[in-house]
Amino acid sequence: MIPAARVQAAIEILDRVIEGAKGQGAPADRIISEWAKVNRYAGSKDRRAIRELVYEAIRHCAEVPVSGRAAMLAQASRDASLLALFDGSQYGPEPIREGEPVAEAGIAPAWLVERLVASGIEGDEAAALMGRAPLDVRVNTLKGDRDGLDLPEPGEHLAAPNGLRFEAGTQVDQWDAYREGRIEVQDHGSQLVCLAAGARPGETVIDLCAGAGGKTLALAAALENTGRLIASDTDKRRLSQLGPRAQRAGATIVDQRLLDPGKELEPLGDLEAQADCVVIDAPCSGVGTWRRKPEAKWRLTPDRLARFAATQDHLLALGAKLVKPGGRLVFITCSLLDEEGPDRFARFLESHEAWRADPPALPLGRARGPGGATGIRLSPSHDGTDGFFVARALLTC
Ligand SMILES: C[S@@+](CC[C@H](N)C(=O)[O-])C[C@H]1O[C@@H](n2cnc3c(N)ncnc32)[C@H](O)[C@@H]1O
Repeated sequence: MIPAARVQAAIEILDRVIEGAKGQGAPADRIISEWAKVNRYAGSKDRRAIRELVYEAIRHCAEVPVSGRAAMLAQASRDASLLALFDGSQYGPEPIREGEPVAEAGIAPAWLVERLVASGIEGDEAAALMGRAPLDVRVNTLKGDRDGLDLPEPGEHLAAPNGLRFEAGTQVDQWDAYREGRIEVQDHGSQLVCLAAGARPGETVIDLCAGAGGKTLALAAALENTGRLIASDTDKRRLSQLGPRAQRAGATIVDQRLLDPGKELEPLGDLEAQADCVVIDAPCSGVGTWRRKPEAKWRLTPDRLARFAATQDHLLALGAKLVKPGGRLVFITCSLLDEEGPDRFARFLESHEAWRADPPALPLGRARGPGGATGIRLSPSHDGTDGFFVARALLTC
C-alpha cells in the first residue's frame, strides 16, 4: 500500500473505533484485526503502519473526535509528512478543506483529566499513559525457571522474579516456549501485584475476579500446584478461557466457579471464612492500561466510574467474608484514579474494624493512600509498568 492509502485506511478504522466508543462496541484492536481479515491486500508492514497511525491518533485526541478524519488531521497538524499525504491521490485521503473539523489534542476528556490531576497524575505521569507498552512475559515456574530458559531472544530481566521484557510487537506467541506453557504474556505490573498476595504452597487462595485467569496462573505457580486455588468470575465467556490456559501452563489445582452477580456467595458458600488469601482484581476503568487500550478513555463516563467504585466496594465486602482469621485480602485495580484505589481501600477499612492495612513490600512502586490505609501505586512513568493500585489487608481476629 502507498503511504496515503494507509492513512485513508486508518481514517476508516478510526471511524469505527469512534462509533464503538460511543456505543460500547468493539475495542480498537478487534476492529483493526477485522479490517485486516477483510482487506487481504494489506501486508504485514501495512498492517503495522496502519495500526500505529490509528493508535497514535487515539492517544493524542482528548475528547471523542467527530470523525476519523478529524482525528487524523489533528495528527497531521503535528507531522508535516502526514499532512502532505492529504493529496487527493487515488486511495489516499481527500485534500484538506478550509474550516474542516480537527480534533482537539490532549490526553483525555476534560472531566477525566481533572480526576487524574486530583489523583496526582499530571505532567510526565500523564504523558506516559500515551506511550507504547513493551511486551512482558512471566516465566512459568511450574515448568522451569528464568535462568534455565532458552528463548529465541534473551529478554531483559525485570524486577519481578520471573519477568522478562521484549520489544512491543515481539511475536512470542510463535515461540515453542509459549506454546508449551513455559512463558505467559503478562505485564510486569500485573506480575508484581500478584506478588502482593504472598501465596505460599499449601494455602487456600481465591481469585475472586479471575477473568480469563492471567493472575490465576501466576498464583498457581506461587502455590507450586499445592493447596487450593479457586478461580471465580461472573463472566462465563472469560472464565471459559481459563481451562485451556491452565492446561497449557500445567496448573492442575484450579477449581473454577461461575458466579451470579448479586448472589456471588452461593457457589462459594463452602469457602466462607476458609481462605488464607482472597485476591480481588476488581473491574475498573482500566486507566492504567491506556498504553494498550487508549480508546478506553472515550468509553468512560462519570456514571460508569461511580458504578465501578460501587462494585469495588461490594467485592471488597464480599471477599472479606471468605477470609479466615489471620488471612489476607488483596485489592487490585488497573487504575490510577484514587476513587478506584486508595479511596475504596480506606472506606473498606473504616467499615470493617477487624481488618488492618498490611502494605505489601514490592520491588517497585510507591505508597499511595492515607496513613493507616496505604497501598502501592505502580505507574508507566515511575515503574515502566501498566498503572495499578494494590493494597493488602489482614484479618486480625
Ligand atoms: C480486571 S478484570 C480481571 C482480570 C483477571 N484477573 C486477569 O488477571 O486477567 C475484572 C473481572 O471482574 C469480573 N467481575 C465483575 N463483576 C464481578 C462480580 N460481581 N464478582 C466476580 N467477578 C466480577 C469481570 O467479569 C472481569 O473478568
